[in-house]
Amino acid sequence: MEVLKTEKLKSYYIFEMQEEKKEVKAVNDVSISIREDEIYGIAGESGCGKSTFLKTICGLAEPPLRIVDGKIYYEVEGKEIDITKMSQEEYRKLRWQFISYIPQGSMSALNPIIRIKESFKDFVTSHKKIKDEEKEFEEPLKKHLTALGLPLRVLKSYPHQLSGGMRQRTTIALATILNPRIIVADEPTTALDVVAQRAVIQLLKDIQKIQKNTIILVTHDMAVHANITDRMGIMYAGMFVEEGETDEIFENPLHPYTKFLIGSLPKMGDKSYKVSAPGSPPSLASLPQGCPFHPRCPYAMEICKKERPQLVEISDGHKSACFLNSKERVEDARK
Ligand SMILES: Nc1ncnc2c1ncn2[C@@H]1O[C@H](COP(=O)(O)OP(=O)(O)OP(=O)(O)O)[C@@H](O)[C@H]1O
Repeated sequence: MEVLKTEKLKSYYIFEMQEEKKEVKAVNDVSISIREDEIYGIAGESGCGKSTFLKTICGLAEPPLRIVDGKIYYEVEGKEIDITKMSQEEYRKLRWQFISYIPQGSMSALNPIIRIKESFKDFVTSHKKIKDEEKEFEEPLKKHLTALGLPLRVLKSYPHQLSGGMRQRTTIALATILNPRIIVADEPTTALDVVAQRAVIQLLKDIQKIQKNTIILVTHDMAVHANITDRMGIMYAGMFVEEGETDEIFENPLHPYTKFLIGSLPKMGDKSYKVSAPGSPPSLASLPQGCPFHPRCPYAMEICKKERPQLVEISDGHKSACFLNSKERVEDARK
């Protein structure tokens, strides 16, 4: 079952520069569905709109960022609710039970002058009325931390007394204490060493297993996607250019951009030279006509310079936005 869905979503940064109106098309016509009980990954180079997409679906678009078109549906008690039509007050009530956002650099978000337990208390009491502190706060908190393998001593610590990895795991525990249906995490492993990265990934996996919620995970690290996500979407220049089961995307990438992302991953024993996509991504304030990847694509055809390919299903649940990937061509290539 779908838990969140976007339809033709466009969200742009709109501002004036030197008396000229600028539009940065950071999310440009995105229609995707996220399912219950899955880990959905979003990958793509820096600046392709991943964080903006997350902010938009979490109802956090604030000027200069504006939703200029499209819909965002949450599935609440069997009904699809378009949050772009909700008042701020209605949305605020729904949000924390439904979706929890762990922004980039969140490990520095814990209040530095209070102990961790106080941060948990502030967070829980601002979203829930508590009468019996022991039963409704202390006990569930200890249970939550223990289930996630975090030592209870963190509660007595100040943020600066914890390592970066432990701080990040604590932030994730905080963001998930109210058991939201969707957890949205933006680059949660960046700036951590490999051991701490692994612990954070394991924590996300554990939470998903225990709480059975949906996780939407943004990272440019393809190895993390291979390790943890069930399905994934590849973003390029504000668009989703490929989507499918993670195993299928790694085994059989369709879009030339995805092939570059996967091809640049090191493999054990492989000493061959890794080729990354030539050139750099376009400015989202002045996108090229046609497919935004065509200036960097070694297979670009005439049509790619004129028309923008749509994200269409090529094989079971595997979608691509590329004129090379028409169903017939892919089937021929597989023969
Ligand atoms: N406040 C802002 N005003 C104008 N443009 C912005 C603003 N914030 C981001 N952008 C632009 O929007 C585009 C998408 O940025 P976004 O942060 O969503 O990309 P990203 O894929 O998450 O990159 P990263 O991995 O580096 O965070 C970029 O071109 C960025 O420069």
